[in-house]
Amino acid sequence: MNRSIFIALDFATQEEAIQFLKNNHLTGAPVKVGMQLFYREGPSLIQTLKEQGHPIFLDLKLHDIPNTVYQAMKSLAAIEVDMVNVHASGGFEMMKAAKEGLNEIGSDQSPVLLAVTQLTSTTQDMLREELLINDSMEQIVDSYAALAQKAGADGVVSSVWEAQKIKQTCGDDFLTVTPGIRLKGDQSNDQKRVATPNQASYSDFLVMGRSITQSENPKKSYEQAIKEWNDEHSQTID
Ligand SMILES: O=C(O)c1cc(=O)[nH]c(=O)n1[C@@H]1O[C@H](COP(=O)(O)O)[C@@H](O)[C@H]1O
Repeated sequence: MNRSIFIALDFATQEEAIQFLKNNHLTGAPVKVGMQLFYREGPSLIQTLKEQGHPIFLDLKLHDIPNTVYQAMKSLAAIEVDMVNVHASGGFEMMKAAKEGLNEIGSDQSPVLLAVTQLTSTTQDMLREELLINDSMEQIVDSYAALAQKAGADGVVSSVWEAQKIKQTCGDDFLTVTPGIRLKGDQSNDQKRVATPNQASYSDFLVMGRSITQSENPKKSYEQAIKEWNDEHSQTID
């Protein structure tokens, strides 16, 4: 899969999601399906999106005991999406079990496994005061990424601000997928570690929801994000 921006389809129903894609001429664009939509519509929605040619990131953020995650990943692998994720805080054995579950269908076809390091809605203060973790955000994200890689994950989800360090630690081939993206001037809402597309030079994939889905002109916002991101990328590799 080429570097691309996944549109977060955070809609209530399949009908709304499909209408959104159709009305805005976004049929075929990479999409992320999260809990809200998948819990309601299930695998049949995935089938519909696949038939329309969309690369799919199924974002269910699994976090449970290793055996449960192993069995759940076997079920998800059968749906044949492109990427799935777990919470890295589930630990090494859980991430390893996730990979084994996905590989049951044959490792060539199995979806990319990502591990969420720290949610982009989490701040340094929350780590210290609520989760009782005193290390810096960058240290935690970096060491969770290294653990995820050791367990067999193909990449991690983090904010843009940790992606460079992840690449240094885990290598260029280890994928960095970054949500918390906003176009200039857009509200950050519940997101805390936010960035614009042109700040995302170390990301392999961006995830963008509301800056596109709530935009007055979603197609234009999507294209603007791609352009800003590509311009930045071409500057860094020149
Ligand atoms: O795994 C994710 O996709 C994810 C991880 C994370 O740390 N932060 C995060 O925002 N996400 C998802 O990315 C999307 C971001 O949506 P917007 O804030 O509307 O752009 C949502 O669907 C979140 O569930």
